[in-house]
Amino acid sequence: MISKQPTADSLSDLPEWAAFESAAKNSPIHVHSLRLIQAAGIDLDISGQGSSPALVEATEALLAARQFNEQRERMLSGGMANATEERAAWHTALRAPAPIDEVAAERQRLNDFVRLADSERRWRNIVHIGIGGSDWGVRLAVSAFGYAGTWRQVHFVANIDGHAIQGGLAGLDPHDTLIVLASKSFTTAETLQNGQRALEWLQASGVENPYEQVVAITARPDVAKAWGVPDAHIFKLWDWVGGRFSLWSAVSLTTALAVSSDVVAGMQAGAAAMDAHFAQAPIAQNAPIQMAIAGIVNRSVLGYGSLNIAPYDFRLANLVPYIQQLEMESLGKSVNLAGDPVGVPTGPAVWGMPGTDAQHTFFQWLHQGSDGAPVDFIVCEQADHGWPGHHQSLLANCLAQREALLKGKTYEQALKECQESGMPQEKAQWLARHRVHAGGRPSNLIVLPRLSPYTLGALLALYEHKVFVQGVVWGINPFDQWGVEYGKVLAKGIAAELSGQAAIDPAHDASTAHWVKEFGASLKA
Ligand SMILES: O=P(O)(O)OC[C@H]1O[C@](O)(CO)[C@@H](O)[C@@H]1O
Repeated sequence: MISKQPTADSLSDLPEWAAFESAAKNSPIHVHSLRLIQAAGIDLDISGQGSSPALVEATEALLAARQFNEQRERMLSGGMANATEERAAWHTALRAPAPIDEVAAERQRLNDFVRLADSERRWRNIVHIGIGGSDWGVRLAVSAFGYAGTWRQVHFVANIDGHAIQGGLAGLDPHDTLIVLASKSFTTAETLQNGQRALEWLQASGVENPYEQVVAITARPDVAKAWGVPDAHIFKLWDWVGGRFSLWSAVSLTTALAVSSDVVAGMQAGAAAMDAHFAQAPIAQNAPIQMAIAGIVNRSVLGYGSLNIAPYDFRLANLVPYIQQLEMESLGKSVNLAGDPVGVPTGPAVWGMPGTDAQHTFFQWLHQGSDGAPVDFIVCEQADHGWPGHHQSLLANCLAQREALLKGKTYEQALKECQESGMPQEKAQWLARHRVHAGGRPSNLIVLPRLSPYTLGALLALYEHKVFVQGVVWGINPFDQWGVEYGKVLAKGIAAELSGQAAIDPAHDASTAHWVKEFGASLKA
């Protein structure tokens, strides 16, 4: 284990940052050269990002100044990568081909549970209750591989809004329903309240032993047990697994029940292959590093405030919120490890939608809006349906949108188009100005040969490691989330005020105080 703490200097104070910034400003996108990186079966095309020999050199110097190798080694070997919470961030251990004993034992227990349930054809319905990292990854895997239906019906319930659990339980046969409670902390209000409703639903429907129909996945088995979950139904994860990385733990029980343990194993294998690539590939050929560096150039040097995720694959719709949590919960921070301002803009807002829907929703803004945003296009070379024409159109749209963003359209081109359509010269000159497209908007193209558990696992690990590299360069801890914790504490206080258990805090701002009174009264009415 490496104990030395990383450098605490603000990024903007480093001479290596000044050199990087200047190189990045002078690194155009070269539309005539192809820059391709292969990693764990995935092609990453970074031709749509600026490049230059000076930027390559400055990147190496910057990573060295940030003790990148040491920090990567610390994270991958289970050292204390999460300093503000004093723990490791060792999600890579969960997908290691030869895992440590306790991980292997828990995997075995999970597989046995699934095998038994499958052989008995039990649990036709699964209600997966969890939120954030205890939800998005599983939703993504189930929708990616169960998009055409599964013999088990899976309902996801995350939101504390009572309509969510109401909808999640509606129409299910309580005698053949398994409730999966996924919560690392087993203190999350959403999950505990929804879990309680599910338990009451089982009790009210007269099932013989409601607790036998509940499974918990948590780092606090003691709390789950006190809640009533039987020992044999508690699967463990560890303190050293961050919530947003817990997809790789027993949280994937629902994935295994819905789309098979093979999917879980395949995803783990793909992620492990990306881990090996990240650990070994040289900087210039290292996919997560190159994606991270392009992201830092776009955010901290070129000033793009957001990053658009455009999966050209209907099955990957849930990739957008998954990456949103991963990037924004990890990098939505402004101080470095020493507690000082980073000095440059950090993590962008992440948003998106699958193409081609996205083209009819917000791509106009990406093409001609005043701000624009870098785009990650993600597409599979082969489809798994039987209509090649659909796939041809999907691929064409993906490439066309990207090329338009990259190359743009000059006034001269637009004018020629207008003239050729036969309109009067004056109108052509006017309309051409509306048709100009600046181009030069950065993008990545990530190509999966096809959507398999292996390639999806590799894709998720690619983003995880990219986020880690950005945390290292910006000097921030990507593994904590103190802002979210603050909101949770305030919500607890306000809930007590609304119920009348606590007096209204005079320190509230006027608006909050008004609405606490108003809502408190209407809740009592
Ligand atoms: O798994 P838990 O402990 O219920 O937490 C759920 C989620 O809440 C957060 O703490 C904050 O959103 C996430 O990091 C986590 O994935």
